[in-house]
Amino acid sequence: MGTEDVYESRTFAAAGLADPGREESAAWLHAVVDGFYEKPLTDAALEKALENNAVDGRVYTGIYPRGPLPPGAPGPDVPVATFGTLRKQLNVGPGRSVEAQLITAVTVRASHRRRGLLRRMMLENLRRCREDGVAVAALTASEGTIYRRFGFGVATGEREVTVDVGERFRLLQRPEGSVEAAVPALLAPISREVFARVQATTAGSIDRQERYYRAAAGQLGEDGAEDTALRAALHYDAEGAPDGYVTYSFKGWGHEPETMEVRDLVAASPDAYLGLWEFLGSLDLVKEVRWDNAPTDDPLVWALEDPRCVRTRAEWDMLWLRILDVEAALRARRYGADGSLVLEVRDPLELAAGRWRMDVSGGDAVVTPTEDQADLVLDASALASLYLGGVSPVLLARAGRVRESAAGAAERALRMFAPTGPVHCLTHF
Ligand SMILES: CC(=O)SCCNC(=O)CCNC(=O)[C@H](O)C(C)(C)COP(=O)(O)OP(=O)(O)OC[C@H]1O[C@@H](n2cnc3c(N)ncnc32)[C@H](O)[C@@H]1OP(=O)(O)O
Repeated sequence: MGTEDVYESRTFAAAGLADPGREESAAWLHAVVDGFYEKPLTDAALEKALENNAVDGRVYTGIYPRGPLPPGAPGPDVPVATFGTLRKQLNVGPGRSVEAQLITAVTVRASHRRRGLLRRMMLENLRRCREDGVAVAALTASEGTIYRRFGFGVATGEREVTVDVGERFRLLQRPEGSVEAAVPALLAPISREVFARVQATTAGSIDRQERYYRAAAGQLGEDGAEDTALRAALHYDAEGAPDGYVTYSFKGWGHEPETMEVRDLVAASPDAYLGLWEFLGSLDLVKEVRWDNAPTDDPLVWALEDPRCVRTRAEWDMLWLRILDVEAALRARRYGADGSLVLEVRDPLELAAGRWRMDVSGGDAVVTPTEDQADLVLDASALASLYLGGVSPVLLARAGRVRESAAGAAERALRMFAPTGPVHCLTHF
């Protein structure tokens, strides 16, 4: 018996606080929290989630049991599986972006797992996106083992770092501009403007959801309360215009060593990035600064007199991409070197499968289906990994993820796909 006979799938727009579908959306959000084993949402947290998700235009899919329920089970209005989506712009290189389907809040109730519900929701959703002309889907993964089978590949990474801000912390050069402590409640418009500049210039960046701006303004503390522990600082360029901000909080006097935790650090220029770090490094009484979303290629390490001040506690995959339309996705970005390449893409889901010829001239690609001999053979997941230039095709070839059919093709791809700037995503969803 297929899952269709046992479960009904419903897809609806996220309802806001005052919208008629509020109860259905609330039940869906409670199911998400349950799927991640978190404590139930308080009324205040639920209200904020309803409000923020409606503003973002999220779409919810819930899977509901058909037929009678056993005694003691959650009611028929509580979904056994959830799958949330929203559409945002994904930067694919300075000045270039594509609309991406962001997939989030994927859960299946513990007692209904491994019956194919994730597969059903994922396949339905990816196929619908392909029909809608969306070229790329994206997600961040709770586990590294789930999504490759659906053609997703790791495109960006991030690091958890601890920075020793004691006496050893000295920058080799003073960055331009200045830093001033800021009032979080006044950050709302500035944080949007600063992020918009980062979004326009950083490959892998995803336009942010509403909750980021509210969090920067101190409106999203634990359980939906005001975030009174939040502090902020702004960086101003040489003309006095804000071009970066950091929000942070103190871990408390009982925590040793004394530590400041960065919540969000968004910098629209290298000076803003280093200037904000210089400020964090200057905080009296603080021994360490921690940040969970540091880039994998971090200029701070190279800007410090002692690079060993920066310790990587963990390094993770961050953004996973899924190419749904090979021609549209490859055409959307610019390339670092001209040349031609024939890619044979294998895809069990048949969304990206085929042989594609890329002819790059002046940085722009013409992409056409072809019968020509392939230069590189790879699966949809590997294609997604090399797409933004954050992962080297030569490295993927060494890992057995890309097969060279023509000698030197991986190096040619490396030159063509090489990014011109950082590849980093500061937006979790
Ligand atoms: C984008 C995000 O939201 S990431 C968050 C993902 N959610 C979580 O981690 C919450 C806790 N986990 C869950 O809710 C569920 O276990 C899910 C959503 C991960 C999987 O849902 P299920 O309905 O059990 O998956 P489904 O039965 O469709 O499995 C599809 C395939 O994935 C595999 N799979 C599913 N979950 C996992 C896992 N955690 N690790 C490895 N493989 C997995 C299955 O074995 C199956 O493999 P197959 O293709 O060889 O048949």
